[in-house]
Amino acid sequence: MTDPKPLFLASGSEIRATLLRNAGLRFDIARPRVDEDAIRASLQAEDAGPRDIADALAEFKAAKVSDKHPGALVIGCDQVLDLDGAVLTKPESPAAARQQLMDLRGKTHRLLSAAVVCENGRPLWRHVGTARLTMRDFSEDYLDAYLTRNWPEVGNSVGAYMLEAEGVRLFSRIEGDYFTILGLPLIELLTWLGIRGDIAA
Ligand SMILES: Nc1nc2c(ncn2[C@H]2C[C@H](O)[C@@H](COP(=O)(O)OP(=O)(O)OP(=O)(O)O)O2)c(=O)[nH]1
Repeated sequence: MTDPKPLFLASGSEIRATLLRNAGLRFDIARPRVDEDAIRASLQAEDAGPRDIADALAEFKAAKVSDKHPGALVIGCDQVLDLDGAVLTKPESPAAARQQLMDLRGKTHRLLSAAVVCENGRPLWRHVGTARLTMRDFSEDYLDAYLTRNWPEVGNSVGAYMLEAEGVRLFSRIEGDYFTILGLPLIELLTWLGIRGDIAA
């Protein structure tokens, strides 16, 4: 096997780095300087749906970092929460998280996790994983206690929950890939890297 190409994760997401590290991958982290809100707003102005928004943002982040690292493989990611067509983003305060979880309570929402791999600014691979999650009708007392115990950690998560932690208690049903929910279509990414020979398979 020829020397593997350098691998970068163009993300500031702790969970994405943890998932790749736990899978045994060696990579560097380069946070993209991308105005996600502006890009998301312009895409929504063109009636882009949640899937296209996640895919486009993931590509923006990967392309921006890969321009700076010629010859490297750069993974860009983005996750969008779709509640009946509305695109929700990471809550910026406990109050915002409380409101968001009240909006999600008793309903089914989708998480769309996009990953794009770029080399020299050009996309080589892309995947959008989708999961459907149904939240139970939890009490407001539980919700307040949940946020007291889990803020600010859950502020790093688009749905104000960490499925691998207490967030699992918010749900009555989950359909889809666990890693997609955490924020990275990991199995699809590892499969592609393995087929190419960038990682041992
Ligand atoms: N630990 C954990 N994190 C989650 C879960 N669900 C979603 N997330 C995180 C993954 C991502 O870090 C974040 C989704 O927001 P973004 O896709 O905008 O990524 P983020 O801003 O964190 O980083 P990036 O834009 O890639 O630099 O939510 C979960 O169940 N557990």
